Amino acid sequence: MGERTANVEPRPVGPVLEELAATIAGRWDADPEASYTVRLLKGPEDRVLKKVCEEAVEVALASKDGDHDHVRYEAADLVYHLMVCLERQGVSLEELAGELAARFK
Ligand SMILES: N=c1c2ncn([C@@H]3O[C@H](COP(=O)(O)OP(=O)(O)OP(=O)(O)O)[C@@H](O)[C@H]3O)c2ncn1[C@@H]1O[C@H](COP(=O)(O)O)[C@@H](O)[C@H]1O
Repeated sequence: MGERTANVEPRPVGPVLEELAATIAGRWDADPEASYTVRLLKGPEDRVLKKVCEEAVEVALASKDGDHDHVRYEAADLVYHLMVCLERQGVSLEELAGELAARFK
């Protein structure tokens, strides 16, 4: 997603993830010429599943290199593609949060 930068401004997590989830969910009727997201939503599911796997590997490789900014960049790619996958599967962020919260000890 654009250029990798050395610094990004930290932001509150919840509102950013909620805005991204709403943006992704709002892309179902978008023009496929204009939106990568709608192509992932409506294309073969394997395309987005492959991206999730690829981006997870890229997070792992960047982590092995100890490259902080690269880890952040690839993790953002992974979270975005995972969220497109969740949208396709009908798993909401609230449901995911419930799953995580249920594991709190
Ligand atoms: N967060 C993202 C986002 N993150 C990654 N990507 C795209 O995912 C693709 C990643 O593919 P690659 O890994 O091959 O590309 P790369 O990151 O250049 O390369 P690597 O370094 O990872 O190898 C690129 O086309 C990115 O543009 C994203 N595309 C969209 N979004 C969000 O989704 C919204 C809707 O976007 P549209 O798809 O334009 O509707 C946007 O406003 C953004 O908020």
